[in-house]
Amino acid sequence: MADGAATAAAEVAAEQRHVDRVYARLDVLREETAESTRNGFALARVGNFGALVERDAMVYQMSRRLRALDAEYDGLVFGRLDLVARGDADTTLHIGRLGLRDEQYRPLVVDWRAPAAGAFYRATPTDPMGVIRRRVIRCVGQRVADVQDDLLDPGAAPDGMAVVGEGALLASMARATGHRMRDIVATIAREQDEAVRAPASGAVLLTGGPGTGKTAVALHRAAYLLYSDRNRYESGGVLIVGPAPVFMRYIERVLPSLGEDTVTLRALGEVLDDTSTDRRDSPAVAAVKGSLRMRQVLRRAVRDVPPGAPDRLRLVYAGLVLTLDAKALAGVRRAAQRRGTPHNQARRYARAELIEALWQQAVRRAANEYALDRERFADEVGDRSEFHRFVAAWWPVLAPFEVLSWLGDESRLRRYAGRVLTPEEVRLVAASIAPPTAPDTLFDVPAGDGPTVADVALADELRVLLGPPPKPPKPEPDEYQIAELSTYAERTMPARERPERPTDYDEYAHVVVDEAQDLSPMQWRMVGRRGRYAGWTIVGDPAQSAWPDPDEATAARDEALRGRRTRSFELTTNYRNSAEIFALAAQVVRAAEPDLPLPTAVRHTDTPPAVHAVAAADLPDTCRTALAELLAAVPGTVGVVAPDDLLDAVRGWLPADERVDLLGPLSAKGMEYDGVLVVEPGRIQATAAGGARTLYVVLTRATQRLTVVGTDPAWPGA
Ligand SMILES: Nc1ncnc2c1ncn2[C@@H]1O[C@H](COP(=O)(O)OP(=O)(O)OP(=O)(O)O)[C@@H](O)[C@H]1O
Repeated sequence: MADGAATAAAEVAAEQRHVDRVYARLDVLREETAESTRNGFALARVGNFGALVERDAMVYQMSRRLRALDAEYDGLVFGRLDLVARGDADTTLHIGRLGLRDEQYRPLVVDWRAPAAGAFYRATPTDPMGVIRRRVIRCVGQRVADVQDDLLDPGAAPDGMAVVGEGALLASMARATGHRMRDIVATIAREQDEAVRAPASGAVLLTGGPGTGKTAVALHRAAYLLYSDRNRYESGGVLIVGPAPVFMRYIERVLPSLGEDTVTLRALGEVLDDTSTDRRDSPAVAAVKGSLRMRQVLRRAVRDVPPGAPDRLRLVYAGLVLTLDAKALAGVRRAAQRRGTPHNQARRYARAELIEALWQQAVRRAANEYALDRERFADEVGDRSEFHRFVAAWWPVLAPFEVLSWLGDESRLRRYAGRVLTPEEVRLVAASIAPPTAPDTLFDVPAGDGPTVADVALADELRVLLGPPPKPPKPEPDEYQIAELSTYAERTMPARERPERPTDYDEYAHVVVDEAQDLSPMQWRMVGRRGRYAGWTIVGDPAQSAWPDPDEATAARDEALRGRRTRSFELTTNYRNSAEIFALAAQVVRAAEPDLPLPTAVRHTDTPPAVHAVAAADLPDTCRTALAELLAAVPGTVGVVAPDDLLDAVRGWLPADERVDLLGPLSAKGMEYDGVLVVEPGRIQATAAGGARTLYVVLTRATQRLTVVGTDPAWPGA
């Protein structure tokens, strides 16, 4: 092309005309939708109940649509396909975040998730799928900033077809990120697209090194599934589980921008309802708490006598003194447990067994002196308030965190552990749990620092072993009153409300697990309970695993999948890091694990990472200067990662800045920043769970600049 710039400008102008039409149409549709909503409200004036229900359904649908149209669609249109002519089908399609049609019902924009958009992601020069030219259109707000073309089928190109720029993918990768992960709908690569659009049933296992787009693909897959079968996924729900709250906050903004907001996002410390924690145990304690051996420990705990329970029952019946001592009570407890009913539902069996034991004693004592009636005995004893009080104290309703707190008592834990845990493990785990205190309510968590992330999976296991607390009896209907729906709002309530999910909801239609390599076996059991009827998307990188026994975790994962068919995908290109940054990370992990397969970073920046070794006394100053340099060098966010035991000190060294996040090594998982400052890498490797692998994760968080500051002059070694 004689004048490339002029061609590009002409193509940009042509796309701008289309984009203008799209936004004009969007305005019309928005107004029409708002009008329909007003009509919906007008329906209510008809006054009968059916009209109200219809009104609510209509208003609900319309407000959803309006919300979709109102969302700030930065770059609503991002692609275009020029296709080989086929019958009278359109030869040009524009691809975007939302599907829109013009007044004649011709497509103005095709939703990226629709089948017709598939070729945008999958076509290659060797398999063009009818695509002659694929164009990526980059918009800033409603303005077309530039276009980038791939000519996939030169033989089919009409004369004069312009081809602008090259490497749309690399161009998009080089741009800076904000605090929120960029969504990548415009540049999803073929290997990623296959995973995004894989069939919904069974399980997709997606692996790949750092920055290969696993999280992005998982989120796009959730958006794709919701689009493909909205009814199923909206009613069942999609659960996305990730590592830490800071990571979940980071991605929770992405789904709405993909056009979806009906997904439940939970960090691992939040999977159990009413619980939210980010506290971590030391690696040694987390390893014990996460292992399947804890199942046995918890089963024994649930069967044990609760702390403070009475060890003797004594009552007088018809002049007979009846006594059950600790040994007899233990026998009664075992008999009540033999049915296998969860503890909180088994109190009636405990009552029955107590009465039976007392009855046997009464019969023996009475001998032949006088006759006793079994039924009367049971009624009379069972009605006594002292008996009620005893049962309530001896077989109390138990809450998961209450039973967990028993493990803070070392002698108890030793009994439960038997041979399952070593004495050292017992000591470690007991020391990590605040000992029992009397809870005020059923779901009170123990005092002290509160539960850790690993405790949440244990509490979930206990929740199942204990069963739900018995329901309070329903109030008797009032004979003199009928329930009256008086206000208008009350009458329309049933139509408006989407039913609340119960706290033990486990019928998600799809479960996505991110950073799956870090789930402990007990965490797999917790997540598995919520996906019994679900399709699964599991993404992770075995090389980033901090879990000491990967085989046990894989077995637990397979159990969670319950024999579902799995499809595996592997991503091999690192889109996040420049080749220079990734080379340093690769060097560190290769030294520890020479055989690990690593992805390829394709983007070169000519800015190698800066590595400073300084005396301990100079560490604060050097960190301050390095941070200031990073903030000046990149437009977006900077992550500072330091060993956990240094975090408080580092916080004191650095000025507060809203562009800066300070985090420990494990919290860095899944995060992404324009610039990253790593403090004391050697200490991170020596102290964090996962060692070299965790340091590898930390060193792969930056898109543009990486600075490493430490006191070991030999780091990173040869
Ligand atoms: N096809 C693509 N085009 C442009 N950018 C992409 C593409 N795929 C991924 N990216 C970008 O690469 C970065 C890394 O993606 P993501 O965080 O999903 O990787 P990951 O595999 O989950 O990484 P990690 O395992 O290190 O957490 C993100 O900024 C994402 O937007």
